[in-house]
Amino acid sequence: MSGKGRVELVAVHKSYDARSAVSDINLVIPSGSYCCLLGPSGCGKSTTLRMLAGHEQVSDGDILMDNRNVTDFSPTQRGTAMMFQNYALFPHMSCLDNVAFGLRIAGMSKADRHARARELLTLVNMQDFAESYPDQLSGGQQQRVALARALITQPDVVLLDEPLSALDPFLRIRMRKELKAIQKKLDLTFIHVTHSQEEAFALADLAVVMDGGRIQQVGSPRALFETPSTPFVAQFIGGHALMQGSLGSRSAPGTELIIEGAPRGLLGDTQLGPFREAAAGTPVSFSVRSDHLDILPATTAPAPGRFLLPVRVTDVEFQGAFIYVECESAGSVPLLVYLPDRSQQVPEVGSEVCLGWSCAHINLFSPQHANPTTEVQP
Ligand SMILES: Nc1ncnc2c1ncn2[C@@H]1O[C@H](COP(=O)(O)OP(=O)(O)OP(=O)(O)O)[C@@H](O)[C@H]1O
Repeated sequence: MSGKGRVELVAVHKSYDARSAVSDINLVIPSGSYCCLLGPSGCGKSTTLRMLAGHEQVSDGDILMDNRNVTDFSPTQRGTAMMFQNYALFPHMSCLDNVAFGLRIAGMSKADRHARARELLTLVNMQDFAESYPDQLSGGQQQRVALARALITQPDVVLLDEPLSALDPFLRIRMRKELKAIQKKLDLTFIHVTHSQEEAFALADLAVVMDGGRIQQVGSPRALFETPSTPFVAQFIGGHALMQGSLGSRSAPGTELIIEGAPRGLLGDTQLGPFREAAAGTPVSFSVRSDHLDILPATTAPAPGRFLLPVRVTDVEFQGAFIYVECESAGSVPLLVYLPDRSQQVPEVGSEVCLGWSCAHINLFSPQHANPTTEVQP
């Protein structure tokens, strides 16, 4: 482990004129981690990346790198390198000169910088294209050269702004594997901006979901998927059904959860979290993973430890490994169910069925999100 490349943002704020673009960002990115900043268009992820790079001034707060306060440092003083969406290769320079460029600026001799550039072209498997020009390369090849160019100054932190978005879907998947492999091999910190949940899940050790200039949730992709902390996060990462209810009476085995039109179920104290002491009648909102919902006959009898919600099937969509079944409950909230394609029980559109799920699969949102109004518009 190099031990370098720890990044910390402390109460970082950015406004353009009077409009706030990023607010109150507090985040620690451990050295050697692959961090993805994820969120819909305009959520402030590129502004955050540009502030880390030093291409944008911070309005308030501090940026620390390896405990140095770099807030007022120039981009070259920070130990970061940036890789842009369009790769920004110089069209009139060969790949070798493009990669060596950062060392030319630093004043290194031609022989030395070319030797180092060849090493990096080999690292990204582009050694045979040293004399080619950018317009002779495919998108994926240009991206590899851009990565080599970013790495040549031996940064501790590599900043990547939508690096895969210009590639076709097949190449995108291949290149993301290569990015991750190089990041692990060199043990550098990568901070990668994307609006794709799939990309962030595939790459990130640490995923940061942003909305409206603020961090909504930070965690491993698995933690985000298992326990999204807000309705926005659950909707943005997808694959969750969102519901509302209220708490009922409390007894020894647990507290009742009341959902309109459904038999009551019980929640244990661990699941209740901040709602442990809440009074009967308190509204709650929660998510259940779409692949944890079962479609059952309308006549299914209630059983302890399970919720049953009568719904009507409004749409059925074939999606390969999964079939998406959209349902509507009495509260007319659309609920998405993922049925494995091998499932024998694909319902008809218009049929009345029950959704069933285990009480243990309920993920309550924190109290300030009990009445969600968030609509995700990626
Ligand atoms: N130079 C600027 N001047 C004024 N406002 C800006 C500037 N750059 C960004 N903004 C505003 O700041 C907010 C955040 O923008 P930012 O580019 O960081 O979002 P983003 O999440 O990266 O979006 P996208 O995915 O579309 O690139 C937006 O409301 C945007 O209009």
